[in-house]
Amino acid sequence: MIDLKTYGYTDIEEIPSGLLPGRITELRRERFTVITAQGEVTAVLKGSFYHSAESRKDFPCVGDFVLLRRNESGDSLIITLLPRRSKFSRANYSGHAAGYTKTILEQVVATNFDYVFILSFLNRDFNVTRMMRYLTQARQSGGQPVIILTKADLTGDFSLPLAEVKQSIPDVPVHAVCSHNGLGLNELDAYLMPGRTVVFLGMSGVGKSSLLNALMERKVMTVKSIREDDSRGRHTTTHRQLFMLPSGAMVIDTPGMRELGLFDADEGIRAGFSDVEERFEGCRFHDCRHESEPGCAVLAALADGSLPRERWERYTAQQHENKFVQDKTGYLIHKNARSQSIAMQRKQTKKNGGWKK
Ligand SMILES: Nc1nc2c(ncn2[C@@H]2O[C@H](COP(=O)(O)OP(=O)(O)OP(=O)(O)O)[C@@H](O)[C@H]2O)c(=O)[nH]1
Ligand SMILES: [Zn+2]
Repeated sequence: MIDLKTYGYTDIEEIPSGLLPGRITELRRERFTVITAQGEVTAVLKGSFYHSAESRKDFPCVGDFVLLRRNESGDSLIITLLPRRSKFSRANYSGHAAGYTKTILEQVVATNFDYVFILSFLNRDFNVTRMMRYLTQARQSGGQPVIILTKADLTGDFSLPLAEVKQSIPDVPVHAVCSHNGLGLNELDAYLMPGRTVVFLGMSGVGKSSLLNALMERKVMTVKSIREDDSRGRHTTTHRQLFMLPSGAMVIDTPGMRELGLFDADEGIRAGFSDVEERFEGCRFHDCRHESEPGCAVLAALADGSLPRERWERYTAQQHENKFVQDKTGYLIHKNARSQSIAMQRKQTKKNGGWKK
């Protein structure tokens, strides 16, 4: 027997007979993995979820507590979604792709977490505005925000930037950590208590997989350089999305959660490189690519040294990374839209008595 309370479950008043409570640890296509007192089971949704759900936000996702009817010989059936105490969701445009509805649907990507770790890297493009936006998102989610400054080993003396963050955001705890050498990780023990659940929010490359690996004390995610071009190859070690840490706390890491971290990469670059982008106004052609065009203000500034070459290279490297991030987001959204429009068509086909119109 597994005590579901170790998974953060709190007793509900009455469980209808024949039903078993559980927590969703994984979601692949339309099949769920659910941990219950009787062990792990795979489950699908009861048909009425598809017929009566007001919107996609009523669909169970990773982190949800549910009641299911156990099936010893096949997929169990998820009957009820239990109330959520926190959630992250994102707009989902798949309805448009399927031509199914004109409204933008809310898709829930993680639920029932206690803490939102906002990961940020303290390099020169660090910006408090972006952090504030993550904070707003975190507070709206119902989770408690904690700021984690990553890659402490690369920043040298941390005390000044740390003090700056603490001053601008006095009411949120801040911790500096290094996932490679373990520095500062013990400060996180206070949050990583048995039964507690954490989600990570932060831009691509900030070190989410590395932190998860460090906390898992073993490698569960494949960490790759963010310049790596193959997004499909990532995270191939396991598809599990709710991780039980050795401490007894859990981390939810879903693709949807990762997408939330990408929303303002463009803006982040703009804020960090205004000195570079201001020069574009001096170019003769408004669509100048700053490569070999006549009258290019960037090339002139590089030639006379008023724009240091390293600064320019850093900017173009960031732009390149950002494009990669956007492509990856686009890829994920497209992929979701496709699989969901297939699901919707299937549902429509079912409604039409098994015949496609
Ligand atoms: N020096 C140093 N490098 C780190 C640390 N944590 C992560 N990195 C490096 O930063 C890069 C990105 O790390 P990931 O953990 O893959 O970042 P992520 O946030 O999971 O990225 P996405 O999967 O794109 O969302 C890798 O090259 C890591 O090795 C750290 O504490 N110190
Ligand atoms: Zn130019």
